[in-house]
Amino acid sequence: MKTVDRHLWQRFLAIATPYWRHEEKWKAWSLLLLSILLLLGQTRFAVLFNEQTGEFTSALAARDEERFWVSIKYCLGLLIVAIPFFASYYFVRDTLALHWRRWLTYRLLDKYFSHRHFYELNAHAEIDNPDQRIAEDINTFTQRSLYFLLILIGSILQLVAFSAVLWSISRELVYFLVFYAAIGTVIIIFGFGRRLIGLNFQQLRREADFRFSLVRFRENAEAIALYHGEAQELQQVRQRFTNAFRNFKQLIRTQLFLNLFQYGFGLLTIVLPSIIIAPQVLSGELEVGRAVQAAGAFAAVLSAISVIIENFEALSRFTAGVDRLNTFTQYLAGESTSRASALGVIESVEGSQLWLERVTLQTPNYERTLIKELSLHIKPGQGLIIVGQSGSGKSSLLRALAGLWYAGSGTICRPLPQDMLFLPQQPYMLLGTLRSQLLYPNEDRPVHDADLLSLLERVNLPELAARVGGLDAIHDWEKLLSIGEQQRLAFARVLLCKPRYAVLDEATSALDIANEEHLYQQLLNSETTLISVGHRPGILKYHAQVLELTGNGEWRAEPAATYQFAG
Ligand SMILES: Nc1ncnc2c1ncn2[C@@H]1O[C@H](COP(=O)(O)OP(=O)(O)OP(=O)(O)O)[C@@H](O)[C@H]1O
Repeated sequence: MKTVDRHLWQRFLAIATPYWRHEEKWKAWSLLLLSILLLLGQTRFAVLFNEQTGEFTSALAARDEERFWVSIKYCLGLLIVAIPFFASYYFVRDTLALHWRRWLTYRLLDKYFSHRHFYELNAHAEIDNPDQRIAEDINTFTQRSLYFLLILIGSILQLVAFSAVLWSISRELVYFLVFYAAIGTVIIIFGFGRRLIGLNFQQLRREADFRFSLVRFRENAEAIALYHGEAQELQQVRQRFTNAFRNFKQLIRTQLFLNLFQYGFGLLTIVLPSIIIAPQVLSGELEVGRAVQAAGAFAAVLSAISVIIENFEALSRFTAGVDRLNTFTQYLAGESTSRASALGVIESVEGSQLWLERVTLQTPNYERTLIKELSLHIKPGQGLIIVGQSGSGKSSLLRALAGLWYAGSGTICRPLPQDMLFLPQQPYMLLGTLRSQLLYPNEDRPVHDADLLSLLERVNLPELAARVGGLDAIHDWEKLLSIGEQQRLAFARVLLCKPRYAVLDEATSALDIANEEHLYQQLLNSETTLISVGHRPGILKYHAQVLELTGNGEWRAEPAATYQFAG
């Protein structure tokens, strides 16, 4: 975990600056400028109010009724003009934060969904809960960045405006103030800084882990209910909550000390300016109202120069969020692929046919070699079936063919992605209509309803459309359809897509033999070449070659006609 250090500022800038240089920059800068102008207005009003507070107090002290009412009327007039300035400031600031959030969210989403980052991220344990980073951390980042930037600008304005007032009343107060705030800031940064940022970083992570455990529980509700596993699940969810709870306890304990300091520091200022200025008032050198004005100005200048002290808690939470976002954006920018390229990758070339040349495949963490020096050519019409014991690397080889796994050496030549379609063992059902299930992943392709209905018949689902309410019906398909029905639906995608190569990873495992053979027969009649992983001898005849993996990296290739299934 990174904490506060001299690179923090660089990490912050790396995330923050692109928005201010990109296509939306004019809008962004205009809103920022408007926010600053409104702040300027606010400061001006605050000085005028402070002046009038002194004025009507002096009028009261002098029992001068007319002077009092003139001042009060002036105050009321000021109020009417000032209110819109104060209120619209928040509107403008939050509008800017919202636009910034949208821009940053789209940018990260684009990167997260491209180059299969969403898939590879799973292997990086240090980048936990990307969903939280996109949904929440960006929001906090944009809101808080603006918040801190503007309170900093506001503080500077306040400092300039009220220092002048204070200087004109008492120079001793100004000297004392600078000394007092400097001591306070040093104590806060060095006394609480590291610890609070570390605790906040952990808190974000533990909250996300807790939420994720609940989401997982909901997603796997049926399996858990069948296992009666709720007691164990509950224990896990509670454990994650306990982790968040414990960390939070430490956090609020540290905050207690921080608050003790902050309040001591702040409350002392109620009496300090009066003590310093009292001799001048008592000697008649200053009016009573000027003392009240000085106290107000003192408070304003103090809050301006102790802005870090006052906002330290929020600042430490913000810093923790910057670190989380930074590791994520760095990963998405591709900085983490250096390890893979240093340890060797399988080269990938594009061609019309699929072949492998001396491919050695390792697990993504380079800990195990699954296949050694595999050379194979899968010519059109010459399908391949991959067999071997469980865990021997069959699915891993398919992942390598898809380019998902590339740890190792050698070369794989593969056609363009649109010419290959992969069907995993657990079919993927997207959120949407029955039509979109069939067309996935090319939803925009125009296909007549009649063709889609006949496709359903070909995969032995003739009643499905009528049963679910038509092609445009929307359901939670994973729950509504049996696994076997989902597998048939996924097969329909292959028939519709007509890819050059279809890669099937036990894609018919939930089907009876008759249905399985029927589906394979359909594919055989198309132009598609099959690469299958399967355990049933019945599908051997739909392939020309067999690749047997033995589990220790060795392999054996043989014509299907002569191959004997073990067992
Ligand atoms: N992400 C991963 N990181 C490291 N090792 C992995 C990963 N995924 C799988 N493995 C390991 O790689 C080996 C091969 O897994 P693979 O899924 O390819 O086996 P398989 O032959 O398809 O098995 P099955 O027939 O049971 O589906 C297994 O020992 C597995 O534990």
